[in-house]
Amino acid sequence: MIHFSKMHGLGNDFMVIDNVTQNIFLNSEQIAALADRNRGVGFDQLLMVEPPYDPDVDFHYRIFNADGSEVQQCGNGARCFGRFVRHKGLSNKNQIRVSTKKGVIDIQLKSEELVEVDMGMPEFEPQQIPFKANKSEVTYILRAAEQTFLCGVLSMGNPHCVILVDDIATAPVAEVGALLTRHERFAEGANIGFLQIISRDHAKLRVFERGVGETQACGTGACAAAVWAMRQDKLANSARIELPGGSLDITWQAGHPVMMTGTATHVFDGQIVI
Ligand SMILES: N[C@H](CCC[C@H](N)C(=O)O)C(=O)O
Repeated sequence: MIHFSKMHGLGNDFMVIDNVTQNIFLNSEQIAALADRNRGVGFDQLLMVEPPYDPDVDFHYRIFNADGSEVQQCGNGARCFGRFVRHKGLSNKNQIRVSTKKGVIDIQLKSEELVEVDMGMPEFEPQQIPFKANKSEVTYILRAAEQTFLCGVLSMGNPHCVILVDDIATAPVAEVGALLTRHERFAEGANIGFLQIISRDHAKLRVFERGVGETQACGTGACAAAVWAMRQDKLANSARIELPGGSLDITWQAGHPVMMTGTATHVFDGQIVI
C-alpha cells in the first residue's frame, strides 16, 4: 500500500510520497504506470520525500518525470514539497533546506498560499548543462529539420533551451518542443521554453518538458527563461512569468541565486496498491 498526496504548482501536478515514514521502492516502469492519466494516478512528476543524506539539510527529495526518468530539479515540485512536509507534520519549520540530485535548495513558506524557493545559481557553462558548444554564449543557433532556432541554453540543475516567440498562443510548442527536447547537442535532453516578452516586468511562457511534454507550468523553466531574458536586458531583474496554469515571480541578477515565488496546492490524499 502506498499512501500519497496529489498536489500541483499552477497545474503542474505531482504525486508526492512520504518515504520518511514509508519505505517505497518504484522502478521506472511502475512510475510510468502510476503517471498514466487513464490507468494510474496521473501526474507530470512523482516526488519522493526522503530523510536527509547530509546533516545540514532537513530532507532529500527525488524527482521522476512521467516517463519514469529521474531528474535533478523541479521548481513547482519544490514549492509543493515544502507545503507537503508541513501538511504531513514531517517538519514544523517555515524555512526548509532540501537536497536534490543536483544541489541544495532553500524553501520558505511565506504564507498559507505563497512559497518562495532559492533555486540556486543558473549554470551557463555548456559542459555543465550539458550542451555541445565550443564556448558559453548568451544565444546559440540550433539547426533541426531544415529549421534554424536562436535560443538561450542554461541549467537550473536541469537543462533548458529557451526560444523567443511573437505570440505564445500560436507558438509551435508540440512540434518544435518534440524536435528539440532530444536534439543531439543535448546529451541528456532538455526542457524547451517558448517565451513572449510583454513588458519589462512581464512575460508569457509555455514549456515542453523533457520526459512529459507540454505542462501547465514549469518552475525551473520560468527561472531559466527569466534569467536568459534578464541577461539580455529584455526583462528587469524582477519579473512576473505568466504560464498557462498561472504566474510565478522571478528575481535574479548576475552572481546571485534565482528566487522563485508562487503557490503550491494540496488536492487530496490517497492510497494505492501497486
Ligand atoms: N521535466 C523536468 C523536471 C520537472 C521540471 C518542472 N516540472 C519544474 O517545475 O521545474 C526535467 O526533465 O528536467
